[in-house]
Amino acid sequence: MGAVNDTFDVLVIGAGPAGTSAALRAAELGARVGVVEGGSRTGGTCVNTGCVPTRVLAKTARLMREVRTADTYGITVTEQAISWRTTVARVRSTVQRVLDVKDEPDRLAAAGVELMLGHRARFVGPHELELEGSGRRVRGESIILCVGGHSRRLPIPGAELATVPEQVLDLHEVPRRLAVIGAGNTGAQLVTIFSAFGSQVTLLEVAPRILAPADADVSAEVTRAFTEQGVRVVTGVETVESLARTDVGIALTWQAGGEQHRATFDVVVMATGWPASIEGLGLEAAGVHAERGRIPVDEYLRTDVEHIYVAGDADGESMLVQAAHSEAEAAARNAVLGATRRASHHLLPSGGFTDPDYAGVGLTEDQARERDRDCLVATVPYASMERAIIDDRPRGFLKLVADRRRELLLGAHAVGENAVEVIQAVTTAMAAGVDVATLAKVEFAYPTYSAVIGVAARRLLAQPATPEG
Ligand SMILES: Cc1cc2nc3c(=O)[nH]c(=O)nc-3n(C[C@H](O)[C@H](O)[C@H](O)COP(=O)(O)OP(=O)(O)OC[C@H]3O[C@@H](n4cnc5c(N)ncnc54)[C@H](O)[C@@H]3O)c2cc1C
Ligand SMILES: NC(=O)c1ccc[n+]([C@@H]2O[C@H](COP(=O)([O-])OP(=O)(O)OC[C@H]3O[C@@H](n4cnc5c(N)ncnc54)[C@H](O)[C@@H]3O)[C@@H](O)[C@H]2O)c1
Repeated sequence: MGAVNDTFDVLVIGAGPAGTSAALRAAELGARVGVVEGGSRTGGTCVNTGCVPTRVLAKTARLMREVRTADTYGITVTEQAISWRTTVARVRSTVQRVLDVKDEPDRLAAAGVELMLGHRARFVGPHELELEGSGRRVRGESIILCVGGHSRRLPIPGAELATVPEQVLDLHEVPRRLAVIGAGNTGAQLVTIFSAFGSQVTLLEVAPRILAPADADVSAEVTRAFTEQGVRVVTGVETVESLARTDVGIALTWQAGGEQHRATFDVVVMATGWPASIEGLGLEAAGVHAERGRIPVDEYLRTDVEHIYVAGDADGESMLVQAAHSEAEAAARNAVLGATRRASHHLLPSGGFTDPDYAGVGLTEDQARERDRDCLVATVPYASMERAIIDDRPRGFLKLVADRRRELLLGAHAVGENAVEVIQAVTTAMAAGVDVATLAKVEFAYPTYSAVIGVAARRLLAQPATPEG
């Protein structure tokens, strides 16, 4: 065993959104900080294989849709075929441009943080890590695990034949017949992308509905849209049994409604979950326990070993960039100044770029009614909004959920064009403590999608407040 040859106040493992934020914050607080990243570049899942590539593909899907309807505006477009090779090249060049703009290695260096790229870290003791490849040992007085997660193959026969989301860009062509297993945010977005590119898509989900954590009406509306677009949506699947190579493709077998089903596809994508990347991390050498694909933490983001924290996807809480940033901020502060900052996931807006888009913040209607069945709800269809009519995007709605005195906004959920931006605007109002009456008075530029917020707030106000029970 080599000797520990470098010591840091805070050692961060992983340079995705959580790791970079944690390192910069810890350095700002005066700590000597090192970051170990196993990949050859910073950015993590988000920039390299997740949000950024998916968003470029979503834009491509949107362009495809616009091209297909361009003739209704008098524009003749004859060629509607997609060149997958060009699309992939576009995704890769965009990822590079984002990396260039973020310029994280230079920002870390400027903050005095040592970035150790291209080495996976493995615990060899509670404070010590060994860097794969170099054998270098580093020590951290505090350690923040920002190792993120990765896709999961179902433990079934033939699972190796499946494509996982990180491999989608490696496909040789757009599949003619595609099965997507798992209708979370990843699966749903892949459905829209490949459906727009011309694949015949089947979506299989074990939960009773797609996008299960979303508001039930959001899930229903996206399901309707998928079905109208020709996607076969199968929810309540009992089990996916196997994949097998045949002469004509990959035969996929599943159980639903008490019966066995079988269909053949060119590609089967498994988007069935996102466990923490703890393989080979040597958590046992540090005494940190992991369970069910995550590293549990307390309210201060500490593991069961006091000086070891977790931020980002690896703790299995809200797996979003915005959550990674806020957890990183709290973990860095706690690591440097002592554990006083609680992680808060209050007001975490999120959404996905399907067609139509969907988004939400705060309590769903069902969650709000569980707390108080007399909470108030106003839903405004996009079809009643002029901007949506002008753009011929009438599908969708905004739903606002408020307390029974119609003062506090408890949640907001939307489907439709620009849903994520609309929900962001509501989130800003909620964060500022704006009450429903004030929101109802805000002027919205004409014609905008966000004007739906004012209409929904006025509808909430028009309802009689329910007296306290
Ligand atoms: C397809 C897809 C689309 C998404 N789209 C969105 C979106 O639109 N909006 C949104 O908010 N979120 C989105 N997400 C989620 C988002 O990508 C994650 O929440 C975010 O990347 C989490 O950041 P992180 O830093 O915790 O982990 P990651 O980004 O996964 O970074 C972890 C880093 O740790 C490194 N690492 C792991 N183990 C070790 C080790 N032992 N030693 C050294 N380094 C190690 C990895 O190489 C990686 O660089 C998407 C996810 C996917 C899969
Ligand atoms: N736009 C975004 O913000 C965005 C996009 C992608 C991912 N993410 C985040 O990344 C994380 C991972 O997302 P994800 O969608 O990859 O995973 P997920 O865990 O959110 O969803 C996996 C889905 O697969 C289903 N599933 C599991 N086993 C199955 C089986 N045997 N058969 C059929 N269905 C099965 C689950 O019920 C679930 O709906 C999430 O936290 C997500 O919020 C965010």
